Amino acid sequence: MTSLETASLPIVDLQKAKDPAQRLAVAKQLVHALETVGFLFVDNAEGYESERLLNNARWFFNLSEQEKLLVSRKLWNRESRNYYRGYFPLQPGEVSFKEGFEIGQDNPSSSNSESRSLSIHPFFTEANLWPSTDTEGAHQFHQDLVEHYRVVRNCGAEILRLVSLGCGLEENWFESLFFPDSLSTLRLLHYPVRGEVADKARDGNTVLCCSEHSDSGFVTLLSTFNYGGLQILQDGSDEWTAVPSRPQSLVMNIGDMLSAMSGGRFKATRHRVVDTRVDRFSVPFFFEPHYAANITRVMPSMSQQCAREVTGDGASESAECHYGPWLIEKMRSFAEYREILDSFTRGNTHAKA
Ligand SMILES: O=C(O)CCC(=O)C(=O)O
Ligand SMILES: [Fe+2]
Repeated sequence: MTSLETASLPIVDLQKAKDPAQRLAVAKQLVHALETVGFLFVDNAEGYESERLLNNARWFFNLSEQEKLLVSRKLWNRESRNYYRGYFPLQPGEVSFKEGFEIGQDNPSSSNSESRSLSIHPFFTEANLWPSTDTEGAHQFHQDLVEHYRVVRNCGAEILRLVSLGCGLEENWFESLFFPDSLSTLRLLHYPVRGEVADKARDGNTVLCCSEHSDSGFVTLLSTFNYGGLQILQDGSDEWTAVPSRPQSLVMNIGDMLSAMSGGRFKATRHRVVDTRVDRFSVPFFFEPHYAANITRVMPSMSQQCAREVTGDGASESAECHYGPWLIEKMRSFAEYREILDSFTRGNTHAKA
């Protein structure tokens, strides 16, 4: 067995980026990281409190199964009002061995007129579910998560300003895709130590707890705290390398959509999580466009193949494709959503799940 190499990830320092004399150099460093490794560390994200976030993740997953089911999606609790955001339990027998809790923007401002004219899908107007304030610590948990959401959303916006700058574009080139109400998702994850390992979770001597994938969206800002387990497969390589822990930093990578918008110049690097036999927590934030955002925009000076890569062969170069409807179609490819989505299409909003 060959030993696993540690990936050497670039470090982008957002504190330095605030200095006008260094901003362009940081922006270029960021663009270079996206063109090569596709993964990097982001240092000094303003307001980021790693330990507080980890404590919140621990607090949540320590709740009883009963309390967690009260904030779960309808798929796991028929009484729930939510189809899209909320808690999801472990799935024994699957490759991925994790439970999670997802929120979107809390109390979004009113949808912009473009979204209204597209009649936003009910999935995306769901209010977040929060543990009952009768439980000690629940109020603080709610406050802290909303604050972390704000911090990483602002960090994502700053990252995209730097990406634009580093590519020679106006810093606000991406802005209209994300504001006012982005569909961004914050996900708390818990990977417990597993007893029995399903055969399909084995890759040779390695046991996986999150299967190999690339992210689908724009920018992911991930907290891994002091945990190992995350591995990446760099473009053109057939060897997995380990992402070291850097507890005060965010791990950043990009998804297929930003890769496509860059004409393939930026890498949406494949990654997975291996079982390190420890109780593991992580918190990804997926910085996503708003419902009506036209995702067929191609960054100027990039290759023009983007529209077809993102939206499939049906799209013409001039056709617009909006993020929300695109995401719904993508979800339809997952069995857990297909039936629910079909029943919405048939007009039955009381679908059984
Ligand atoms: O848990 C991790 O470190 C990575 C999770 C991940 O890749 C994802 O949720 O997309
Ligand atoms: Fe991922």
